[in-house]
Amino acid sequence: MSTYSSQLQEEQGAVDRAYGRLDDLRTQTRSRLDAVRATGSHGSPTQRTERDSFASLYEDRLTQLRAVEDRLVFGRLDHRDSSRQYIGRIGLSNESHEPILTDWRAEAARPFYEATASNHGTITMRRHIGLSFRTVVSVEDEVLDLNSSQVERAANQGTLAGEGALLASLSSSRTSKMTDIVSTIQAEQDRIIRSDLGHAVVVQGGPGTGKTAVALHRAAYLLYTHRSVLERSGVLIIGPSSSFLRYIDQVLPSLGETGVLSRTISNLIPGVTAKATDAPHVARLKGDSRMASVIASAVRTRERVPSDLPVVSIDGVTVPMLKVDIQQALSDAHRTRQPHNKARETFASSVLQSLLNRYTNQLNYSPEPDELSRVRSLIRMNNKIRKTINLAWLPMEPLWLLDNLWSHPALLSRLAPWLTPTDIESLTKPKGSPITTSDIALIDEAMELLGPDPHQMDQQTAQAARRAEEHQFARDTLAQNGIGNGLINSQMLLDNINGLDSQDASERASEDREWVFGHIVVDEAQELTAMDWRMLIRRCPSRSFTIVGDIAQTSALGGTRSWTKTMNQLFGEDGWDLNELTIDYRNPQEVSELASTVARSEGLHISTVKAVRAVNNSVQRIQTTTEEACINAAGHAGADLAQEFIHADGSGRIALICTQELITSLRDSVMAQYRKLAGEKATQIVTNQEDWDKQIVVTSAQGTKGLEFDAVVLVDPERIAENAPSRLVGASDIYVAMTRPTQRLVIVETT
Ligand SMILES: Nc1ncnc2c1ncn2[C@@H]1O[C@H](COP(=O)(O)OP(=O)(O)OP(=O)(O)O)[C@@H](O)[C@H]1O
Repeated sequence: MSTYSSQLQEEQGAVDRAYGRLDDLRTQTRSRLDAVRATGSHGSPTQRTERDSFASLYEDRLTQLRAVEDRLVFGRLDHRDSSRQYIGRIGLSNESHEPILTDWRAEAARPFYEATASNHGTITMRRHIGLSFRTVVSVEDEVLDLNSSQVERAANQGTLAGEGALLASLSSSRTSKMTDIVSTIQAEQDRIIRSDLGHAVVVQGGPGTGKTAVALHRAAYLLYTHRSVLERSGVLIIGPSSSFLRYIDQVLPSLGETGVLSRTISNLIPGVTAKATDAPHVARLKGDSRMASVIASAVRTRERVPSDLPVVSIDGVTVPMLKVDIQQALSDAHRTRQPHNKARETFASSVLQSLLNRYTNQLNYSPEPDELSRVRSLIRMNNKIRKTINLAWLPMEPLWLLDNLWSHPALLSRLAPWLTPTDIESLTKPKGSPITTSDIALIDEAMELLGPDPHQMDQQTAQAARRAEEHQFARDTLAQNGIGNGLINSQMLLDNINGLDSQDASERASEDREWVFGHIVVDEAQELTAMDWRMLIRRCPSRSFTIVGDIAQTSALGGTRSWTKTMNQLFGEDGWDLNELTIDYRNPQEVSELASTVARSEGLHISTVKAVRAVNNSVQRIQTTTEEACINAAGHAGADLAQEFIHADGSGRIALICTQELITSLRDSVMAQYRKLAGEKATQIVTNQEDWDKQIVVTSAQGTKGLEFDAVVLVDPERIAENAPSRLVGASDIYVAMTRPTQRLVIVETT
């Protein structure tokens, strides 16, 4: 009779074969790369270019082969005809092209995630294989065909299990980095991951239901399935904070995908970074969709007929500038439909032409072209005319436009009559104030309407001419030399000339505000305002989005509390799909149930979730009577949890979540208590950690959005609610805070 250990041994053979093949491929690719490099820098320019292209293809392949080392093989599917299929991070076949490993994203791997006892096709059994480095340490079987002999065999071998692999991964200590879930993706998640590229997919789900995990695995799946399109256009990931982006930054590389750009709204525009945040109600006003017309009007106010029009004398001929000249020029410029700074060229030349006509109409002869061109220059250089043209159509920079708007309440009130005097007062700030996160979308709007400033435009024209020349060169080179054999096209050759390879799409996108992405993933999407969405749609006009969030966790006053309302406006009724995730993989059952009860009692419309794990004593409550006692008790509780959950290997994370004004004193309190408990050395280690890597975190509820910890101390929830800008936001903040722990929640209240 086969035993558990013999099963481990059997799988070890399969796993060794896969790693052996991986090693061979690495060696092969490495030596091809060396051979290409060894040919040195001689040969014709085209030969060199072709060689460089091969070199970068081999380098990319090598990077991918190195990235898939951890848990290369994690699953097996047994078919009715007794054949077996191993599932892993990438697809591998042997030298005779027989499959060794199926890429988890391939269609053939789908049953590994989606097959059920009632719908399993030809699959009889699914096996999860656990590895420690390259050694098989566990196997666990789910028999799908209950009539097959597999049930008895698995029972005898001791490999029969339910959700062991999943539960083991969920119970492990948290680190500062999210890990991939590739070996335990669940059926409801898999269906979303594999949905079509062409439309917007919205994923609503309560806390811990795997929305972030699903969004990232979907990005990897789309890159695999639509590589040729997405590698060139790129994928953008939008997250709520830089600490969140750091938290998720290992997931895609571990799936072999590196060319993805991650940004927060604050740093989405190259070269512009928000340095401050606005008060919640100011952020709401700035995020209002009506702000788009305020910005448009702010631009239009600089396209007008000035009250004083000059009369100039050119070569003794009096030439008045008339209202009709400006009106004509305005309509000529508007007709171009170009951005303001670009259309200004048309405006200026139309005015100049009217003045030139007025000049020639007064002559009793027909001037020669030379004279016309001289007079045109005189008109153009005339100071009064130049000033008036500027007054009528001022070239502007977007940052100046916004700064000017916020520092001129009368102008703001004229352009936005819907704002109340109190709104205007709160929006007004002195010239030169720092840019805020909520300014970003408005700056982007202004950039769109203004276009580059005239100086940048000259540079862009020169660049465009150079690019066209290079394209022609690349096409000619390929045609004349008959090189490429279909492996290299003119774009690759051109990228190579410019020192870019196809992996660099994300790098190029990061420097180009007008880059159009093939797909955008938005996490914590409920926080985005109408203006933020405009900014994102502009970057992906094909509207191919993965949008994940939870409308019960919204803390932005201008954020989303109804997907239908927001998404219909963005994508139309038929342009998006709503999917729901319902299983809470993060929180212990007791925590999940308590959080849901509290949220409902505060009036939040929450998604129903079912937590998969029961953890003993996962909720504790401490009552105190004063602020001082509360901080003291929370510090004690935090230190105890740190002692219990933090490990010297850097794993284990705890958070104390409180209102902004308590952060400093609470941090002092927990560190003092921890010093007493764990000693100076252990305290030094946790104090000296980088912000993103801290094992003891003291922060606000909003600072923990999207993150998770082994244990959480929620400090004075009443106060968090009181300090929130609205009752619903207060309830959402508490809901977010309560649902961060994977093991324990301690609530410290003051009564
Ligand atoms: N199928 C799965 N297998 C293993 N772990 C999973 C699975 N799905 C989710 N998880 C884990 O559950 C935790 C919560 O997932 P995730 O952060 O994606 O949830 P979320 O819905 O985005 O939560 P929130 O709304 O609170 O931000 C993570 O640790 C994630 O790795």
